[in-house]
Amino acid sequence: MTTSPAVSAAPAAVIADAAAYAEAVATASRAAAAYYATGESALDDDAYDRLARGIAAWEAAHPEEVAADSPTGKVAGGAAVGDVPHTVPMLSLDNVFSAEQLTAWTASLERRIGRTVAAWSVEPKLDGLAVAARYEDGRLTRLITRGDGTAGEDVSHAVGTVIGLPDALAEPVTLEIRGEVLMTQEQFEQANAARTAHGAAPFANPRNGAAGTLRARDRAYRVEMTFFGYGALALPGTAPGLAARLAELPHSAVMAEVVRLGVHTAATTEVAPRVVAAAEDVPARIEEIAAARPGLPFGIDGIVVKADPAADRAEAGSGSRAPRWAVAYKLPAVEKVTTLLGVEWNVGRTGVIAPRAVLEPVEIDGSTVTYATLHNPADITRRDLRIGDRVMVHKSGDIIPRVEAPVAHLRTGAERAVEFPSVCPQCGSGIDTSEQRWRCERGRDCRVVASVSYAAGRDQLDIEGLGTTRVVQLVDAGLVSDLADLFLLTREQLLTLDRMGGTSTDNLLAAIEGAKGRPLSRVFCALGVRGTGRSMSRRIARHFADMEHIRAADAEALQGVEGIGAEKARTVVAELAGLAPLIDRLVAAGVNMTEPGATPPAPPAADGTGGTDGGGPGEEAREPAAAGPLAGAAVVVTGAMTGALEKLSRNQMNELVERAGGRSSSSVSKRTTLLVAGEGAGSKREKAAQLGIRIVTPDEFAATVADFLPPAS
Ligand SMILES: NC(=O)c1ccc[n+]([C@@H]2O[C@H](COP(=O)([O-])OP(=O)(O)OC[C@H]3O[C@@H](n4cnc5c(N)ncnc54)[C@H](O)[C@@H]3O)[C@@H](O)[C@H]2O)c1
Ligand SMILES: [Zn+2]
Repeated sequence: MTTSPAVSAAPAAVIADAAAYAEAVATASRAAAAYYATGESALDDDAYDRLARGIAAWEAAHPEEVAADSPTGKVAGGAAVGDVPHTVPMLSLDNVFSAEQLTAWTASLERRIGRTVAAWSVEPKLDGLAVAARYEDGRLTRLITRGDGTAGEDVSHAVGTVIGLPDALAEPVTLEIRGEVLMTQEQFEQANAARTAHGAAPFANPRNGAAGTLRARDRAYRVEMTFFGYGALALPGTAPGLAARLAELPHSAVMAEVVRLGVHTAATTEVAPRVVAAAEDVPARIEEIAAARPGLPFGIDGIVVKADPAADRAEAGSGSRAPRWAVAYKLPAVEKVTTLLGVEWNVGRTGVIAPRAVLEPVEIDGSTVTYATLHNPADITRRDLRIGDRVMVHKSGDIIPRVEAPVAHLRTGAERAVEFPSVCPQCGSGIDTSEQRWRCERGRDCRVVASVSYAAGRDQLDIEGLGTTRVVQLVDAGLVSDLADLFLLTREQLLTLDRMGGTSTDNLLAAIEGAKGRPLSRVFCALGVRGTGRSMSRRIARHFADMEHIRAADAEALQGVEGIGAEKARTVVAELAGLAPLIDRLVAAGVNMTEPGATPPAPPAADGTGGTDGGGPGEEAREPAAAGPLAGAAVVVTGAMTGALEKLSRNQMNELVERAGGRSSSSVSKRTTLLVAGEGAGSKREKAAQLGIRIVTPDEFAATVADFLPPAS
């Protein structure tokens, strides 16, 4: 059997005693009641499932003390009601969480019926609400919710807003079609836009949207939903013929009839129900559906596996909460509730100013989410998002996490409006707000201003007198459109600018001239290669020693640099290819492209061929174990530097550490081997002392690394 996708049951909440149990039951019942009525539960599904599992675990250990209102073993946790009886109970589904549990389940079903199930239907578990649609003589007459499983609520008023449930079937049959009503992502966005436009609170996610919409009557606006059929059965009064024979057909054949009658199902989607012949073949299809999940335009929360033959289903029968012939293979939750801490505004390469949500970190599907996309400013308004809101965050597979909506009923009144920028946060220009996506009026030049200002910054080329205002001036005058242009500026050109006299011009030209001699680590950093900041630039520069070697490196060679994995290596290679013309021009302008004190790595020995003469630079060079007085040391610098180190910025200190063969870090941990503590050193010194880490003064340190100090200027 193949491995299954990563799925895990939510760990159970820990319930210590009877009082905690009673409280857990009350909390779960309240949440479930809200969840099934309006979709407005205070808990996200993960939190609810943890609670429910805790309750079940406690009950297993205390079978005598199970509360009458416990959600365990009941359809909808016993929280939903209804007054329209179902002819056949509308049940929930039992869950499995791993391929092993699934195998155990299929085996137990086959044992129960005493034979091998010859066909299994593997289907998406649609994340909406169960609905029964009754058709009489081909006409849609009634829509009923699942309710408590034996009776549901009449929601026929929703007929006409549910796409996929035709008013009239292709044939005048009398039957009931069961399926899920949900909102696609698009319908959800439309619903929230309509709601906020009418002053109503947005829905937190598509499922809540469907729950809230299905029950609502007399809304001033129209909100659409989608139906996906997954079953059909005869009704009393069904005439002999097709409908009467449904119970004798394999499940897959029933569904073919449902499609033929004109009802929408998942058959037309990428995750179409598929019949496989043996239980061993089920996991492969499960994996396919799970893999397709992030790209689907609607939500699924698992995969349903059903015995297909009618006789097998009849023989297996049903329990009070779930059928025995079907099971839900649960997928991990992709939505969690967290707090919106703030909104950042970032400017893209083309000048698009995009908001990004800063979140209280939350773990979703195995990774921690701290930021989420908010496509454009209108997105914030449309969702009525406020700082401090509890928000529903969605993250699935590789897609970028997004904020679905605020959980509006959890508002306290302390939430604040999101502030929109009035000028470009990157270059201070005006903002063009005429379209949904805001843009800096400077367009692509905004990027130029930002990248040249960054390159000129203190920790990069350190060009004095070249702040953002000056860069804006140069760009607007058409004198600079990239970093290399700086080195071509002439005295005459600079003198034409406002507020540029002879002295400032000469100073700026001298500063630019001086920048040509910066070490490669800083030049590389100045290029602004995506994914490489200051310390990564230093490591790359020290590893390769010169730009030629960096440019010659493929993704594999780049992975020789500590901290560069396969993905980052590919990014750097691609970025450098894009930057090639700029780098060529920098070289032509005379900008230094070597790292002082570093030696280039030896070319890799071609496996088996050549290299018979042995010797050569050998192992050492290939594995550039840093040499120098700090070789192998992990150094943290804190407090004010004095003496020979007084003038060095923190970045320059880090450069010094790395030139001398050490690794610099900003925080003290067990892995730290040396702390350079200057005056005013505080908690880092304490922590280092506690951990027994060697602590030295700036003077002691300066003596150790004397040979590596930058020449005093
Ligand atoms: N957040 C909360 O407060 C809260 C409260 C209660 C329940 N819940 C959530 O609801 C879930 C339990 O709800 P449930 O008991 O309705 O079970 P369920 O929704 O997990 O599974 C059963 C349902 O799956 C649906 N389904 C979807 N696709 C199907 C298909 N192809 N074939 C057959 N059925 C299909 C049917 O409607 C069926 O009733 C839990 O995951 C829980 O997290 C959340
Ligand atoms: Zn700008």
